[in-house]
Amino acid sequence: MKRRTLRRSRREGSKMKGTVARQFPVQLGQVSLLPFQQPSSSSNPYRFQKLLEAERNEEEEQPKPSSLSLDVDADLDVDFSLDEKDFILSQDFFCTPDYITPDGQQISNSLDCNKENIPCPKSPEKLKTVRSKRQRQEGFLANSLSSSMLCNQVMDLESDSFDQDDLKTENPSVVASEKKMNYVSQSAVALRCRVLPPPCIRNPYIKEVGETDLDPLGSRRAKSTGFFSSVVGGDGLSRYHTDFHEIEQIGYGNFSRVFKVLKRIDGCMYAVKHSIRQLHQDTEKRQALMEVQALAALGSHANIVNYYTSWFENEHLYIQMELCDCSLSIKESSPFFSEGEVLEIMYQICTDCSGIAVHT
Ligand SMILES: Nc1ncnc2c1ncn2[C@@H]1O[C@H](COP(=O)(O)OP(=O)(O)OP(=O)(O)O)[C@@H](O)[C@H]1O
Repeated sequence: MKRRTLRRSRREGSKMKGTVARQFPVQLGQVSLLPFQQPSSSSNPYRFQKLLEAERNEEEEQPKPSSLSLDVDADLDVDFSLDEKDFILSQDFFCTPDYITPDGQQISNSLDCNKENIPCPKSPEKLKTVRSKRQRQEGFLANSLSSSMLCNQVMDLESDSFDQDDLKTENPSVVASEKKMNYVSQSAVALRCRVLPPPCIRNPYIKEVGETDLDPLGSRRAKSTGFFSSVVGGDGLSRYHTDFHEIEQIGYGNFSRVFKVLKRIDGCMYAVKHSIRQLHQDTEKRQALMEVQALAALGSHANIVNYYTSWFENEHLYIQMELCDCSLSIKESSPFFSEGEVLEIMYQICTDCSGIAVHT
């Protein structure tokens, strides 16, 4: 009986071993091979301590995230059955996805976002906003500096006490900032050229004008500015066609033509004489201006054509004068003069000469 019971017990034991062996391959698909290679349950705590020691040694050598060590310690405190503990611990040790902490998941997600080129809306924008704010502040400072500089220079222009050389010598800080922003200085120069009045031309027929009354800004005017540049209309508009309506040509000379015109603003008729060809050289302009200066110096006289104004336009000299009813060159009645007409003409010429002598 004892032998039979022993045989039965051996047969049951072999049956049990067979069932355990059947169960392990199923579990191998889920856990590691560690518990299967040493099936003795009595040896598991010893192996687990070895694994813990090895794990601690690795932690001391290479410190790992606190979340991983906490998870391992937490597993040690839990009182599992030996078989379940083997499976769970082995899974805890070698199945890394269970140890990914939420922080780690965020990092991995962010890395994946970077890999997929998905824009992260917050942190890059903060960096950009800080930089852009700095740039805006710098730009604002630069603009404010430029505007303040421009205002200062405009004030200097208004006070009529500036010169580019004077600015450089009087205020070095302004000079330094001016070198950094050349466009400001250029705009100031352009503004200065616009604000400065045109030069005063000496009239050789008038002696009463002194040097200071002639051109008080002559010493402060830029040397690059031409003598006639401010006189020449440079705005692209025709003063002649803007202010006058041309009616007809009433005479011509060797170098000029005379037109009967209607001035738009006052509705009166005038004679405008302008040069035929363009006067490019200053000497040509000076020579043409002699007629204007003579007319201006004579002033108003009964037998002298009144002079009103003159200007340069597109390198042509324009002279606005009184419109005469008739002239010696245009005699419609008869090509010949009677004795009375000749005496009248001689009388007027003598009177004109006496008037000219008085003014000169
Ligand atoms: N103010 C005026 N009113 C009417 N006609 C004028 C006037 N000025 C000139 N003329 C006419 O135009 C003609 C030429 O004018 P003007 O005598 O001034 O030219 P010029 O001096 O001979 O020429 P240039 O100046 O080129 O030598 C005159 O003969 C006259 O008929």
